[in-house]
Amino acid sequence: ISTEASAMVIDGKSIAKEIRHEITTEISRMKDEIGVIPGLAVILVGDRKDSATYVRNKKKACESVGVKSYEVCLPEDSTEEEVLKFISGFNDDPEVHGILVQLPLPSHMNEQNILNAVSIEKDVDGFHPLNIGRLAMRGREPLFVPCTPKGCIELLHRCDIDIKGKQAVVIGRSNIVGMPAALLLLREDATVSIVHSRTKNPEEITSQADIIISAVGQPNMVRGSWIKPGAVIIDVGINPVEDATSPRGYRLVGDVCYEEACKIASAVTPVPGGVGPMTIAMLLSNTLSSAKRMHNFQ
Ligand SMILES: Nc1nc(=O)c2c([nH]1)NC[C@@H]1CN(c3ccc(C(=O)N[C@@H](CCC(=O)O)C(=O)O)cc3)C=[N+]21
Repeated sequence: ISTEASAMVIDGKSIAKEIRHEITTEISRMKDEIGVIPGLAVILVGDRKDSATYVRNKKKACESVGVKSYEVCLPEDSTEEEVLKFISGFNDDPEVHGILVQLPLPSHMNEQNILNAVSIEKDVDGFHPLNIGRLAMRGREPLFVPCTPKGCIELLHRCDIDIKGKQAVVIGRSNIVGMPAALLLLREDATVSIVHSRTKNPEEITSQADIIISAVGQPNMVRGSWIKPGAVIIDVGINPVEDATSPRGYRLVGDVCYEEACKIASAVTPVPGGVGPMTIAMLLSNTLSSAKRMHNFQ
């Protein structure tokens, strides 16, 4: 019998399933009452294997809740103009309520130009600078919140974990996860620190946190010594590491050393099965809200 404390495992997979169930109900109610079916357009450029997998998962998730998905796959050597042309077509298409351009884009394309072209009313990724700007301002409301950070906060809410007044540390400052995650925690009245690659004493700062959200992409970077006993850990990292015993030849691990975290934290998200499924659930949720907003449906 072990006397070591053991963290609650936050089951993102089952919470995401519950959310998809709620979305399914709402979509069928909308279809029955006003005959509208939410539509999501996904644009994939190039043939990165991980991106293709994510896009396939998104399509499956759309089907499971009744969102109509529109998919465009363009070759790696497409021009920016070609991508912009599809975005403009989807911007004008009344059956499309959400547009997602899968990132990363090929290096010869200007990501900013492309993301700015997505109509803010259809920016279900929440990456448009106007959405991020509103997220950062008190008293303003973005039309959409980026899916991964929104999924992290939703996990905390659905597990009844208080955020208000807590010390939160976000590790990583990317535009798509770290920065918006910090902004969301601030909106939830946490005291927020951001630890990044130039931080002098990351371990010392992180070990004071009641809530840790890690989004850096370094396998097992956050060790047990970085974790305050009883802290809650949301691990956004999805890092492939070689594993000859796994059928694919690799397996996915988070940024946080899971075995060590389980002994010290009070709750921890696994990888896979933690934040990943929530990201897709939030994308569906954003697409539904977009359709509701466009058709004035409560
Ligand atoms: N415009 C854009 N929007 C995104 O939201 C976006 C993107 N680009 N580019 C890539 C990242 C990554 N991402 C994930 C989505 C789902 C899982 C997911 O469902 N993971 C599962 C399974 C992972 C597996 O087994 O392969 C899990 O963690 O349990 C992971 C990662 C969305 N992203």
